Amino acid sequence: MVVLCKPPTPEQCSFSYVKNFKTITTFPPQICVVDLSKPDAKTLIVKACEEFGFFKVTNHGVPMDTISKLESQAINFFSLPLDQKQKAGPPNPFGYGNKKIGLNGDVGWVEYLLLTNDHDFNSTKLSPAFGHTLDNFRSVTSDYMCAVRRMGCEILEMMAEGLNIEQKNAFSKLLMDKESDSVFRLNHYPPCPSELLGLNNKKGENMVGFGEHTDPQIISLLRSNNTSGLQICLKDKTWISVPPDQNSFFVNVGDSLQVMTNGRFRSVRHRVLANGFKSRFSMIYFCGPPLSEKIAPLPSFTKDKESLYKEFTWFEYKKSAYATRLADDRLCHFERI
Ligand SMILES: C=C1C[C@]23C[C@@]1(O)CC[C@H]2[C@@]12CC[C@H](O)[C@@](C)(C(=O)O1)[C@H]2[C@@H]3C(=O)O
Ligand SMILES: O=C(O)CCC(=O)C(=O)O
Ligand SMILES: [Fe+2]
Repeated sequence: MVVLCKPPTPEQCSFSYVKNFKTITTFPPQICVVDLSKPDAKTLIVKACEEFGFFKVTNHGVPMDTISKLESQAINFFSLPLDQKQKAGPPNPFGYGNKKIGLNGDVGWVEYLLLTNDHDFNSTKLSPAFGHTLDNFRSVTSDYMCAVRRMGCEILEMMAEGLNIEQKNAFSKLLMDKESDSVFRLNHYPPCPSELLGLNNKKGENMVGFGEHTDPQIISLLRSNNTSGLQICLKDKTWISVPPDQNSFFVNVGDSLQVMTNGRFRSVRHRVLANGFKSRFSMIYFCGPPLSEKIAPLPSFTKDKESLYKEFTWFEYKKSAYATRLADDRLCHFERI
């Protein structure tokens, strides 16, 4: 197939690139795989959250049909002409976004749709883009979110059990709460024109799809198609590529869980590199607590170790996080000195 590409515009030139010499791809991959149906799942989850803040989940219980229906809706949406998609934007934070991520100057080789709650579907923003398919989109999104939230609760309960926390629902209750401030994101990373990728490969650099960051919430539940790009940062600061697996979910520990476990679990730094050939589609459910929820280390984590963090509400953290750039350390403002 011949790909015709235009010269980069000034806007494209301001994309970020990363040096990839520090990236290692190990075989077999170092990623922890947790089969949720196995009795050792709790122990493995705890180990993975301590070491990586990241793991892959199989036997997750989210029906493949539910996933495929949403994926086709996403593909249809992202295939629309740009001006039609832009009617669903700008992301404030709900809505369609293209290249610009957040409000503070981050740019990536990505377009996305952010959904914050059910009311988003009643807004006049989505109907010009989705037209008569909006009801179907709402219904497949809602089925997907329900199934993924259920899996999220199961994982959070296993975490609490694995950590020997008395209250099995210590984490999951935040997600079950009807006020839970969760966010849902559909990302599309189009194939990056060879002109942009090639230029930089010579220098051993890669175009960034979604810049490095940690997720602010409790956990994030990520599913993608079979296109690579996702990388995680290890404790020793090396980056490893996560082999894609469209039949599994990936779980990221977010900043809030790092705080609730008083630093025992680490929120994982991750990023997505652009791909020269294939589109990457990902759907991520960010499990957030209610806005008024006080976030602080749970008592069982402060028996033998002083609290590393000041108490804050999720509203306070979110407000502060949204004023930062993607790569910033957002937790440092809440550390006890
Ligand atoms: C640059 C930003 C985008 C982001 C808000 C922020 O100011 C810093 C955190 C970013 C992040 C990362 C995880 C999720 O994708 C996200 C929706 C979130 O909750 O925090 C994004 C925010 C965004 O894209 O609006
Ligand atoms: O698209 C992906 O695979 C990851 C994106 C991500 O980390 C995010 O949206 O926060
Ligand atoms: Fe993320």
